[in-house]
Amino acid sequence: MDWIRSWKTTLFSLLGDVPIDLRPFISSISIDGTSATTIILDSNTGEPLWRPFLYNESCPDALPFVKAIAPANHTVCSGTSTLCKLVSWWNNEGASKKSAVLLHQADWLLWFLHGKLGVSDYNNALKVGYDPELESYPSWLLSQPYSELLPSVKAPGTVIGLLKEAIRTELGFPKDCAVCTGTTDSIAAFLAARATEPGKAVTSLGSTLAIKLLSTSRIEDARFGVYSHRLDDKWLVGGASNTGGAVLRQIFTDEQLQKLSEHINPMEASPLDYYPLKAAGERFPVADPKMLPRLNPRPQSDVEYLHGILESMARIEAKAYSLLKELGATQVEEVFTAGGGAKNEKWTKIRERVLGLPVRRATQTEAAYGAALLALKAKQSNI
Ligand SMILES: Nc1ncnc2c1ncn2[C@@H]1O[C@H](COP(=O)(O)OP(=O)(O)O)[C@@H](O)[C@H]1O
Ligand SMILES: O=C(CO)[C@H](O)[C@H](O)COP(=O)(O)O
Repeated sequence: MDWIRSWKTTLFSLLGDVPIDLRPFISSISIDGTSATTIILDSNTGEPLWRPFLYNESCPDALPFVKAIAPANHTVCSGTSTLCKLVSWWNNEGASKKSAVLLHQADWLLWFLHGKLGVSDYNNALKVGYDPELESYPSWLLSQPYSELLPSVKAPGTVIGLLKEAIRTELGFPKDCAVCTGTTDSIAAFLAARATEPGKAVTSLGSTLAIKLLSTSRIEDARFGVYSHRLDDKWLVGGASNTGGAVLRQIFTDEQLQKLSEHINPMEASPLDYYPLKAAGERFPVADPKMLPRLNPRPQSDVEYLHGILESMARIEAKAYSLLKELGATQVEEVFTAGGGAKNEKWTKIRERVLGLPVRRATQTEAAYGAALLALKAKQSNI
């Protein structure tokens, strides 16, 4: 899969999909992307020096080097962290490369629009080691030889510059169309849900199962894949499991999911006990790169099978929320759902029963809506 080409093609086809009559009103653009999806670029040409490292890719070879420099259980002390990807590349390829820069998926796509190479946001930069509380990279990271690759970091929803003139004139966007720093996909989903009080949480049921709980306390423990993103003066505590929709899509089409779900009685507990994963490796609430998928025994009935999978995913979600409480986060009171799984009302009812909490579909379930709110906020604060 040529990810680089597909992401860039998708960006410009989306821009081209904006209705002509709405284009003069596009005053600000931001992008959310999968967290820790990492691209190493030539800082002179902007050309990728290596294939991208995807969000759930693990680089265990780098983990001992990262653990040797970072504080115990720091967010970067996970094989899937951006820092492990950077160190792995540096140890295998990078030492010979002088002019390189690291960007995350959202940063790299935004660069095509504003043209200033090397700018990120403190959500995307968390997993390379940026400290959003200090608003700087820590000294133990800046003292490393590869620190010269680290991007500059701004708050999410900060204007970086105006849309490049050539793109602006071709598309017919306004002269003052701003391009702003973005965020990660599960934070964008949280923003889209407009949950503003501590104790409110958003579970993103997309390809993965990502949890964000608004907390007054910052929690970080790589032993369980738990970290905190900054949201203004509060913290979004959580993590991302490798369970989720990507596992469902391996087994059922969206239409099958919809039809089979109609026959599930959500008030009846499924006796099936799975750990649904696409492949070996789990990030949260168990951080185990060797954890194997468990999706057997498969019953004759696909309705029972799907019920067992959805209930098992709900048990993982419940374990995640109780772990956050054990680690000192604000007690969860209500869960909003974002992502493709939010449309499944039977799953919502299964989750309410297993979590023992009110679970509601967010009014806006698309993460992109949250990115648009960031762009709006940036434009309003820049006037
Ligand atoms: N009715 C449904 N019930 C549960 N999951 C669903 C349903 N329809 C789609 N999905 C899942 O939603 C996922 C897509 O959601 P989406 O938020 O677009 O994911 P992402 O943005 O991570 O790619 C797919 O993996 C699919 O399996
Ligand atoms: O699973 C993912 C992709 O869907 C990402 O890892 C997800 O974005 C979680 O990372 P973060 O908490 O940093 O947003």
